Amino acid sequence: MTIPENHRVIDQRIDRVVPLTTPALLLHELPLDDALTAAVLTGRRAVGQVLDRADDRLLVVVGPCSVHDPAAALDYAHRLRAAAEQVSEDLLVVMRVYFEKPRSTVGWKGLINDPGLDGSGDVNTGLRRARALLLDVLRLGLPVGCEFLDPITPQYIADTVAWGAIGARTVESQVHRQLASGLSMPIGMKNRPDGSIATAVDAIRAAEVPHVFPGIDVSGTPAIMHTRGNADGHLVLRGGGGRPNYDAESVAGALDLLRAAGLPERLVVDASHANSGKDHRNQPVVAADVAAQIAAGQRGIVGIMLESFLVPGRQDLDPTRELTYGQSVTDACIGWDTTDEVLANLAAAVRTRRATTSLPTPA
Ligand SMILES: O=C[C@H](O)[C@H](O)COP(=O)(O)O
Ligand SMILES: C=C(OP(=O)(O)O)C(=O)O
Repeated sequence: MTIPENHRVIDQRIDRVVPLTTPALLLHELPLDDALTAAVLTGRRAVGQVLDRADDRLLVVVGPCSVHDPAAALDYAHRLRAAAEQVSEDLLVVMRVYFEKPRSTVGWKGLINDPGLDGSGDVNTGLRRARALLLDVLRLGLPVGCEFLDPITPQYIADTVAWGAIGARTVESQVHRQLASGLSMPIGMKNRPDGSIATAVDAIRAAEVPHVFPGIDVSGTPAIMHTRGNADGHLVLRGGGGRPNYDAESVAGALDLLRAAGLPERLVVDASHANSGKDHRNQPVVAADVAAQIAAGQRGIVGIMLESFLVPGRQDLDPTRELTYGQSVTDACIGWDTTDEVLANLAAAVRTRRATTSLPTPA
């Protein structure tokens, strides 16, 4: 048989092409009903008010580094919901429900990419499980936060999300900055893995303005997206270049950079990643330092991120043994008891700040 000429030049390194469900079909199967729509809008508004300091609470984005077992994540969500209610006067708790993992080299890329945890790459099942869990978490009354990594997946899940992140590895990417400019929720821009904060500041500025780029619409049809720009971009300090950047001096330096760029002086501190040296036992140390800065009156810190799960630490994905229930398969997380303590300490710090300082005019 003769091979058509163009088969020698296209898809030479594509092994297999599998049809992908459309966003519209998934949204039809797992709809965001009126009550959940209202919950997402309330969550986004609440996050926006904390960022603008119209609300003096602290945003706390807390949850597993990645979801690999939706049942364990939902179990965690039940506990978090109860804890969030207890501190709701002082903390706005958003659950980290992360499905897309950007890897430094290679590794498991998250539940959407590989729900079987075995490299089989059943993205259709991954999207369905991810969306089902997002709806379950929303039903419990918790707002949801996640990282947007793939430029196609937001059409499948973004309607459920109150806070989003562009990660350290993609913050310099035009594709992700354009995407952020069109996303409907506030977006945190992380500093680069080498510690560059200026790159994240550039990302906030880039995402603030309208862009035009190729994407897909909700029907899955290729479309030219004309965005309006995202005014709710903000900096996330996650440490980098082998050094943390959560201390008072680093925070002041980052706020100076934001001011110099004409941006609101507000940031979120990620207590994990390079700020913890990826050792979960350091996260409470980071959180205590952040709490002390807040108690001393630092209003530039509007939020904190914690990587937390039911069981402390992490485990390797190992097909030869059963996984420990409720323990991370990516970065090490603090366990539930420590999470509870950290939340109580942060809430106390916010109360101290409230009692000793008055709100500035929102930036
Ligand atoms: O948050 C998770 C990890 O820090 C991120 O995905 C990078 O992980 P890696 O350096 O192990 O690939
Ligand atoms: C990958 C993450 O963080 P970073 O982009 O800061 O490495 C994350 O929060 O899961």
